[in-house]
Amino acid sequence: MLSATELELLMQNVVFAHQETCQFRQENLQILRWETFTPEEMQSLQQKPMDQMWERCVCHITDAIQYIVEFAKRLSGFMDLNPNDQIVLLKAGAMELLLIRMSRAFNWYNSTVFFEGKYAQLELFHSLGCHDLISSMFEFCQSLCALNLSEHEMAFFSAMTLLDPSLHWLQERHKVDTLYRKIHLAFRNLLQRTHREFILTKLPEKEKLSSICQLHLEKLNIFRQMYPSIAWERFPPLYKELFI
Ligand SMILES: CNC(=O)[C@@H]1CCCN1C(=O)c1ccc(Cl)c(COc2cccc3c(C(F)(F)F)cc(C)nc23)c1Cl
Repeated sequence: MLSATELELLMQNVVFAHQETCQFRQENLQILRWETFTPEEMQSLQQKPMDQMWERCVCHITDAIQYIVEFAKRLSGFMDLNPNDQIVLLKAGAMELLLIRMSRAFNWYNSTVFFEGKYAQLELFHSLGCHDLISSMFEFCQSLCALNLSEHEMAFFSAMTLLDPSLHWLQERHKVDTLYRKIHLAFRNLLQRTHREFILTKLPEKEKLSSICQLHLEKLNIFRQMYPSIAWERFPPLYKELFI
């Protein structure tokens, strides 16, 4: 059982871990939210060769994943898990946390997402040749934006998504489960105090997140078959470690 102070300390740990590793500050994303790409800029990005655009995006994603790894490392208890389980959790959770974090940088009003300093429409990513993946990511962001999560709620949702005790291959499942339950308790406590309990039933279910991530892995494999050299030479090592 957790005491009131332990709950408070745990909540602070989760919120600080998120705030210190969220990559883009909320206030900056807000200021820039009406800065969109001009038609000329759109056109030049849409005409980029597929491999160039993929390489650019994978680099941005790899950057973002470094922040997600840092978030995990700061969650109290994560570093006490055995190294195998830490990798298992990050392999399964990195892409999901990317999507959750992407929704913070999504402008639901005009369906644009923060990309290289401005807000981009779906069409900008045309040359990637994976319209279904990108549009399902946009849809996911749209649905998560509708909940209008606070940074505190976003922090808890991210931590709970990462610390998934139901994952296959976990060696010390009970340790992940204990961590998960503590964080879930602290989250419920926060929601009760802020009268936001209803969002627990509205958060996207696990399957939704993992189905998009499955699509991601398929797309990645197609891309690798098309451009085998790039995937190995120029994809950053962390990306290969987690996704290839
Ligand atoms: C707000 N910005 C962001 O969230 C991301 C992470 C931080 C920087 N960033 C972007 O610049 C960004 C924003 C929006 C979009 Cl749609 C993209 C393009 O995303 C992708 C293009 C290609 C493949 C992607 C794949 C695939 F398939 F490789 F696994 C998987 C993910 C998740 N995103 C892909 C990117 Cl890279």
